[in-house]
Amino acid sequence: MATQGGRTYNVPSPHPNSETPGDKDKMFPQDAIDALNSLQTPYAIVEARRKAGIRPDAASIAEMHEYLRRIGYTSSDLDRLNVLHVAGTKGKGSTCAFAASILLHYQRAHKIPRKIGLFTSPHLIAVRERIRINDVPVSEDIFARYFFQVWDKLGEAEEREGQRIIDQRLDIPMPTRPVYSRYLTLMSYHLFLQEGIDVAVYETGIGGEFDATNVVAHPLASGISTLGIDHVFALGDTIEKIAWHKAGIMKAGSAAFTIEQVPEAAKVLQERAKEKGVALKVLGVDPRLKSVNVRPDALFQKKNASLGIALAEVALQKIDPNFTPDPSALSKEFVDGLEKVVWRGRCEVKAEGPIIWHVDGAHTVDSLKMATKWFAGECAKRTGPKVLVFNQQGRDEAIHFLEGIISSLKAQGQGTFEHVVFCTNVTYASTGYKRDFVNHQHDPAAIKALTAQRAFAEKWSSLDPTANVAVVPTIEDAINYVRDLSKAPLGEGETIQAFITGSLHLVGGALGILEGADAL
Ligand SMILES: Nc1ncnc2c1ncn2[C@@H]1O[C@H](COP(=O)(O)OP(=O)(O)OP(=O)(O)O)[C@@H](O)[C@H]1O
Ligand SMILES: [Mg+2]
Ligand SMILES: [Mg+2]
Repeated sequence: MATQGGRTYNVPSPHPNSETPGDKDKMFPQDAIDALNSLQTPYAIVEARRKAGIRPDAASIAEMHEYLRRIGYTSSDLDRLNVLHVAGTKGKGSTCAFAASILLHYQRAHKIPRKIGLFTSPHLIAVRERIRINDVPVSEDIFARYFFQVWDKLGEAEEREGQRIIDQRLDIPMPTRPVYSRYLTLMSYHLFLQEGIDVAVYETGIGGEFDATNVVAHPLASGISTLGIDHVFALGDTIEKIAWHKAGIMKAGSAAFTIEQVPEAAKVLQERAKEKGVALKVLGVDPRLKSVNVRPDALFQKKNASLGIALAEVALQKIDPNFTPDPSALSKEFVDGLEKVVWRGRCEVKAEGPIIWHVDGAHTVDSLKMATKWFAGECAKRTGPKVLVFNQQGRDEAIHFLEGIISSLKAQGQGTFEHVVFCTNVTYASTGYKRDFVNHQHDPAAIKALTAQRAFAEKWSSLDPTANVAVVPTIEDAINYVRDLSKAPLGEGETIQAFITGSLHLVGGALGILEGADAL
């Protein structure tokens, strides 16, 4: 048992580093995941904070600096990581993946950079996906080793120094360890520094200004991907307020890039850049992409790729004296990096007998419209009934996502879904969540009662009374529902076009089931 932020919870025993002296190197990977899950803010506290209007602010950054100090580093140590820092509402992960993939292919040809770190969120199949070295998620053992090193350092620091109150407003001591995503960020710094990473590509968690990744004071470059409305509680309810947060990752003395944004967002980014003395460069779609096969072949992805190229170029200019960008053409390493990038759970197509699964983790109004457009394009290649599997847990506004899906499908001349299935993000029918997906942040009663799913179903039926709408408890049930549909006879040459979307948790769980894989 241990306490964290006033809570008592079980750290699965034996906790390798504290309870088995003399056996310090023995790690229990699953214990790390359970201990990490215990750092999730429970639903009741999430709600209490929401009601009290407590959002991430400058104190969150001050706390992060304190945690960093407690594990033995200062912000200037992070300069060694040569960080490329990416914020944005959509396209962050994809942009980071492009930049890291370019660096990886460059490395294969030139042996430089030696080690590329990639920190992204959320995870799709396993939490250790969030921390990669040379494109490979860190192993379970490495994850557990660094996880518990940070765990123990923070525990020891508190024993030595006592608790500190950083957030005066709350008048409660800083928790022994930061919450889930912040803990992973902290741990990534330790892991990357210990592993001697030469370039680290960092995706922000939420926002920018007060995000845990923003203790990096001197990134090589910052990139701001497409801005839109999301996380309104933490960031504000207008595009201007959201842009203000994202602009917080730009740093004086570091390069800064963005792509074309809606005018209100562009204005705020430029104002903030000016305040900081940063020359923010607005990139159009890189003309050198003309002969590059970026997938999906969509404007948004070309914007992400353009940003990724600019970031990778800055990094290579810093670390390889022999590198000079060629403004007229992309080298083979860049083209390979862009074409061979793997970014799972986005616009994936998987054939399974008579079912063609289309999987995309979009979970905002705009990205869902985009993903539906992509799905419609895929449907145009085949005939057969269309089925939607959808969930979005814990966000009331998600009910409005549904209209966008319907209108976007219609706009592409694709009619409507014959079947629509709503499920929770609980992975399995019999055993519940996969360990990497345990989630304490949503209302357990609402999940059990399928409250959100029933509301979605009602809404869908009112928008499209012709659809067969079903509500099922788990992802596995939803997949089996579609598989059962495929047992009914289909027309000549027909397949079922199934579209799984609305949540990365849903999509990650679904991919795990479809591939029969419990690990990466
Ligand atoms: N530039 C973009 N504009 C709009 N939609 C995008 C853009 N880039 C990606 N998307 C859509 O958003 C989904 C998620 O993309 P990605 O993982 O790159 O975004 P992210 O910013 O990391 O999102 P998250 O908030 O989940 O971390 C993709 O599947 C795609 O449908
Ligand atoms: Mg997001
Ligand atoms: Mg992401």
